[in-house]
Amino acid sequence: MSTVRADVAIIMGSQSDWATMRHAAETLEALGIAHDTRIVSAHRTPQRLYDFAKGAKAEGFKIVIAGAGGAAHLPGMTAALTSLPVFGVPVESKALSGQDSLLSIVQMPAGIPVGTLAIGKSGAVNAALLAAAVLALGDDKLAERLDAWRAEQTAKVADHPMDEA
Ligand SMILES: Nc1c(C(=O)O)ncn1[C@@H]1O[C@H](COP(=O)(O)O)[C@@H](O)[C@H]1O
Repeated sequence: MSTVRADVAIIMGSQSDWATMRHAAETLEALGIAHDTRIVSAHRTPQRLYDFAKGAKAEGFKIVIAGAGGAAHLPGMTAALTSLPVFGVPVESKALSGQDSLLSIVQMPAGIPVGTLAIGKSGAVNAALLAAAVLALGDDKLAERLDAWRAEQTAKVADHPMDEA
């Protein structure tokens, strides 16, 4: 656990999710947003989930990014236990290519919102960008960094395709 105060908590159901969720961490890193990464599972470590979600606000987190695969209850259960914004990333599962993850994260009952992103790496990157956009509402310097990140992305898109080596 980090001792530095972090705005964003990135939690994931298993070590195996890190290959996906590290893209969220790297994107936050690129934007200079302090974050913490933890393995928390509604299924395998329910007490850890309860303690994390109940204490997340007091720890100073402003946003939670939760990635899980398969029967992905982690984002929804986290949202049930905290009123912080929760962004859910469906991790691509082997058996069903992440469709199970997506549907189990996105279909929340009215009253407990989870902002659900795309399956896999795109979702992890976009969860971080969405977190950045929310935090930038109250942080002009971050808003500038986010604009610069977007401009850099735009500048990297070629006008014409070329043959790949
Ligand atoms: N969906 C959940 C939850 C949860 O939702 O609490 N905890 C673990 N898992 C998922 O199980 C998948 C397989 O995990 P293992 O690779 O450890 O067997 C992972 O994608 C994880 O997110």
